[in-house]
Parts: sequence; C-alpha cells; structure tokens
Amino acid sequence: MKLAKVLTIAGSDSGGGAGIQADLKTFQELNVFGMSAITAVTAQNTVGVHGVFPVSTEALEAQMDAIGTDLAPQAVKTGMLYDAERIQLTVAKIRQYRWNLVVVDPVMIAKGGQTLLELAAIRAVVEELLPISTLVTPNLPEAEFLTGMKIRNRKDWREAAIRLHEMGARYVLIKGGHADEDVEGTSATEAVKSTESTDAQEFVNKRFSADTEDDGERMYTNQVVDLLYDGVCFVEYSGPRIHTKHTHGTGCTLSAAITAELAKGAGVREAVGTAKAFIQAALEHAPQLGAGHGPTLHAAYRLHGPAPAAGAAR
Ligand SMILES: Nc1ncnc2c1ncn2[C@@H]1O[C@H](COP(=O)(O)OP(=O)(O)OP(=O)(O)O)[C@@H](O)[C@H]1O
Ligand SMILES: Cc1ncc(COP(=O)(O)O)c(N)n1
Repeated sequence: MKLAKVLTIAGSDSGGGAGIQADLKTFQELNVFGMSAITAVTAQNTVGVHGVFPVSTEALEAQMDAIGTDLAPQAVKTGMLYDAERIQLTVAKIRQYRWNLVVVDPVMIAKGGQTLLELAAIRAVVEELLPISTLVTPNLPEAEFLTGMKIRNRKDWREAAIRLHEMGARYVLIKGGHADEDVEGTSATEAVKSTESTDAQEFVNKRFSADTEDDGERMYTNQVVDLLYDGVCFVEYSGPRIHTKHTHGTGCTLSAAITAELAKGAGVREAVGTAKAFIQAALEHAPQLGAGHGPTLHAAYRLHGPAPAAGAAR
C-alpha cells in the first residue's frame, strides 16, 4: 500500500513534547510519512517557553513551496502560526496547492501561559483560516477567544461549537482538557487585559460582549470529554481524566493523530476516536521528564495498545 504523506505547519519545540516534534513523532507512530514547514523556533522545556524566534516569511514560503511542488500531502495540519502574516501566507499556500484536508489546531497560549500567537492575529484565524479548515480543534480557552463567548457549562460548549461551524469550519472539535479549571479566570480573558494591541483588545472585547446566561448543565470532572460537531450532530469522545502534570503537547499530539488518520482515508468521526485513544495511552505512560509539565509518550499506543475506555463515542 502507498504510504500517505502528511505535512505539519507549526512551531518547533526544543523540548520535544509539543509543536513540530510532537507532530512528527505522532505521524511516525501512525505509519504516515511526516513532513514539516517551521513557522517559528521556540526555546522551550518542561518549565516554560524561554524564547520565541519567528522564521522569516521567505523561509516559511520556501518550505511550503518545496513540499507543494514535489511531495503533495494527503492531509495538512497547522499548529503555532505565530502572527497574521504567517497565517495569511499559510492560507495562500493551502489554496495554491489545493491542500483540501486541513486540520487547524489554533494554538494561542502555551500551558505555562506564554503567548504563542499574537493577539492581533486572532482576526486572521477567524476570517481566513477557519473558512478553509476541514476540522478546527480548539481547547476551551481558545474556543472562547474565537467565538467571543464564555463557556461555563455544556450548553455553552455546544453553542460555541455551533458558532465555530458557522464561522466556516466544516467540523469542530472542542477539547475538554481544561474543563476542570476555574472557567471565570481563563487565560483568554486574562490575556486580553494584558495585551498592548488596541486592535486586538477591541476585536476580542467586542466578541466577549456576546455573553450567555449560566443556566446549562455543569462541566465534566472525572472524565475528559471532547465534543465534535459536524453542523448537524454532536458526538462526545470520553475517557477517564488522568491526574498528572505531564500534559505538555497533548493538543498537538491529538490533532496530529487525527491528521494522520484522515490522510490514510478515515472519516473525521473515526479519526477523532483513534486520536483520543492515542493521546489517552500517551498520557497514561508519560515518561515523567523534566521539572515542570513534562511530555507524553508518543510511542505508548504502539507499545501498550489503546487505553481501555478511551475514544468511546456516544
Ligand atoms: N488529564 C487528562 N486526562 C485525559 N485526557 C486528557 C487530559 N488532558 C487532556 N486530555 C486530552 O488531550 C487532548 C488535548 O486536550 P487539551 O484540552 O488539553 O488541549 P490543549 O490545551 O490544546 O493541549 P496542549 O495545549 O497541551 O497542546 C484531548 O483529547 C483531551 O481529551
Ligand atoms: C511550538 C509549540 N506549539 C504548540 C505548543 C502548545 O502546547 P502546550 O500548550 O502543551 O504548551 C507549544 N507549547 N509549543
């Protein structure tokens, strides 16, 4: 059988747990041929992000052209795109080369709170990236940023998915890793307050004014649930919450696994189920590295098999 080719357009994580490194490890584990276009280099370890160095737009364009003119990928994933200029360039190349299976992980803020996407670029994510995406995979704070609404309960969660679908994403997966946090104090609202860009403040504040009443069902605590919406149906993927601080790169790994499965021909529902089992196993067997938030074990799904009860859709 022909080997499926997959491209990740994302930032490099020197610590190896997230970004390009997590994506390529995941692609390898799921038997697809991984390729990369690097948007920014981060100096990062389990303790935090110590530096962010954007790659020139010329260098980013040259990487995407090199792949587009020779190694046509079956599916593409975007991760940390850093700013509006790099988002616009990425969208232009996706259109030029007709890459039409596109998984967008709208990476904005690292687990440690450091900004990985300039706030002024949120407008470009909404207006340019979402309309060309097959699937968008925000975590809860990112879903709040993109929709402008607070997500306090399961009713809000579904409402946010509907809004993201209306904004142009064909499928929406809102991940629940952050559902055990204090929703009032999410990094989304805190980050808006601290930004120096008035354009970003105006844009995000306007979006946050569309608030909803807190009258829905409560969030989940013992389970981690990811919610998929296709414009008609909701599907929940549920697995036991693993109580660990080693969750660095879980979002990158999940979306990379989905991309790999789509490239091999799976449908979105099936691909998300496999990816959820992949990340569950990777978290359960996290190698306990570093002094801070360590990485997961990307080889765990192959070495130990899918974790029981992971990836169950209902
Ligand atoms: N403690 C946990 N136990 C089990 N599954 C988890 C846990 N934390 C996250 N997950 C799973 O990991 C995936 C990523 O979820 P999360 O909401 O943490 O995304 P994220 O914040 O984008 O990740 P990151 O920013 O670390 O890359 C989801 O499939 C989620 O269900
Ligand atoms: C280059 C890069 N891309 C993505 C993330 C998000 O991962 P996390 O939220 O676990 O820090 C990251 N830290 N670094």
